[in-house]
Formats: sequence, structure tokens, C-alpha cells
Amino acid sequence: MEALLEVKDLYANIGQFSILQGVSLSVQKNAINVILGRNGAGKSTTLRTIMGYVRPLKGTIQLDSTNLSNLTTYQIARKGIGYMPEDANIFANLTVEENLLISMPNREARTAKRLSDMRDLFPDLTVAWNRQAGTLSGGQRQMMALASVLVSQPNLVLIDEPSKGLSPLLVERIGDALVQLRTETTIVLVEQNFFLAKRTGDYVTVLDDGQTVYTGDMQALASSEDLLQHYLGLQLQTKDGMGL
Ligand SMILES: Nc1ncnc2c1ncn2[C@@H]1O[C@H](COP(=O)(O)OP(=O)(O)OP(=O)(O)O)[C@@H](O)[C@H]1O
Repeated sequence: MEALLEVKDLYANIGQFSILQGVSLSVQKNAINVILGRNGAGKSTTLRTIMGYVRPLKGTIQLDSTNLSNLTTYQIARKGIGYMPEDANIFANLTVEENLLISMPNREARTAKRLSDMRDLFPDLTVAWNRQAGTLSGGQRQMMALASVLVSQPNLVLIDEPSKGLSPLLVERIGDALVQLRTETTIVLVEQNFFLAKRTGDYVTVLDDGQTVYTGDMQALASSEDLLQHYLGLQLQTKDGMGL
């Protein structure tokens, strides 16, 4: 196993509140590294801290040999890290294609190939390719937001709840895309939908109350009634499709 990103004992405040109080995360290369945890556990804040939107008080964030903790968000993105936040911003009056082109400021020979790769990865986007993004369905919008991050070919991509608000069929399609991406990039996936997390995840980190409380193989967690109950409050017989 080879870690691309190593987060160690991260602490961070938002305003006067201590939000992260000991988050550690070892992100394995060419794998889907899932972060699970109840509402408010600190999952989104962990991604925002890795991206430099929240300054850590303590701890290290190491990408290969570079310490990211003192870099600006722009510098972190330039290291090849893509980020899809919850409720990602889109340019509502531009078409899908124009939204993706904005994410590729340096036009080059491979631009057309990258756009067609995104159409292959998200067939649901192809039908809406020339429509204004403001007219897309929730699922198409999520896919476009994800494609906007992936089109610039990040080495590492942080994805915050891509399944949020989507029907089971669209969650399946997002899962298909994630599984295909595993060979090309490294993924950190924050997910509340346990079914999607279990289907796609190779490794899992569970956060609770701003701390890492479990880390291991996804299948080991998903197949253990005791671990699921203890760390996530899930019952094995009812867990598929459940939110946390
Ligand atoms: N801007 C903010 N001001 C004050 N508290 C905040 C702010 N952002 C987040 N928090 C608090 O920090 C804690 C962690 O939030 P975070 O969004 O990281 O959790 P999460 O695990 O991603 O939860 P969810 O699954 O509900 O999105 C929560 O208690 C939240 O209320």
C-alpha cells in the first residue's frame, strides 16, 4: 500500500468552536478512500481543511513529500488536487460544455479528448451537453460538477457527498463513474449513503465528534455487525441503502 496523502492528528476550529480534534487519514493511491460518520462528525470540514479553506491549528497534511498545511487553496489546487464540495457552484447560464471548458483554462490538443472522456463517463450528461446548466436535473447537475473537477485530470480528487438528494438509480450511475475512475486517479469520498460507500470503497475512515475512530478496509467494516453497530449505529440486516 502506498499513501498519496497523509493527514496526521489534525485539529481545526471554526470561529470559537473546536471542530476537528484529532483527524488522521491515510489516502491510498488509485483507491477509493471513503470517509464515513454521523451528521456533524467533521467530514466536510476535513476536506475543507485539506483544501486550505480552514486553517489547521495543529497536525500535518502531507502530499507525497510536500506539507500542504501552510499553502493557500490556490497553491493546493495547483498540486493536482481537485475538490467537489457539497452544493458545488455552477455557471447556470453557461452550457455543460462551457462549464467544463472553464475548468480547463489551458486549452490544448487533448481538450476535445478530455471532453469526450467525460461524456463516456457520464452518459446522462451527453443528452444535456448544449443546455444551460441552470436547466439540468439534480443528478445531471451533480455529474456536471464532478466532471468539472475531473476534466482537469487531478492526481487526487476530494468528493463531498455526490449522492446527496439523488434517486437510487442516479446513485448507481455515480457509483459506476467512481469505480471507473479508480484506475486513473485517487479518490477521497465523503458519503452518507452507506450502499454507495460499501459498493465503491476500498478503504474507510470513520470520524466521530471531530476525531478518527476507525480506519481499515471497507469490506472488513461492511461485513462486521459489531463494527457497524459500534462505529456507525447501523444494523447489518438493514444497512444497504441506508443513510447514516
Ligand atoms: N461555519 C460554521 N460555523 C459554525 N459551526 C460549523 C460551521 N461549519 C461547520 N460547523 C460545525 O462543525 C461540525 C462539523 O461539520 P461538518 O460539516 O464538517 O460535518 P459533516 O460530518 O460533514 O456533517 P454532514 O454529514 O451533516 O455534512 C458540525 O457540528 C457543524 O455544525
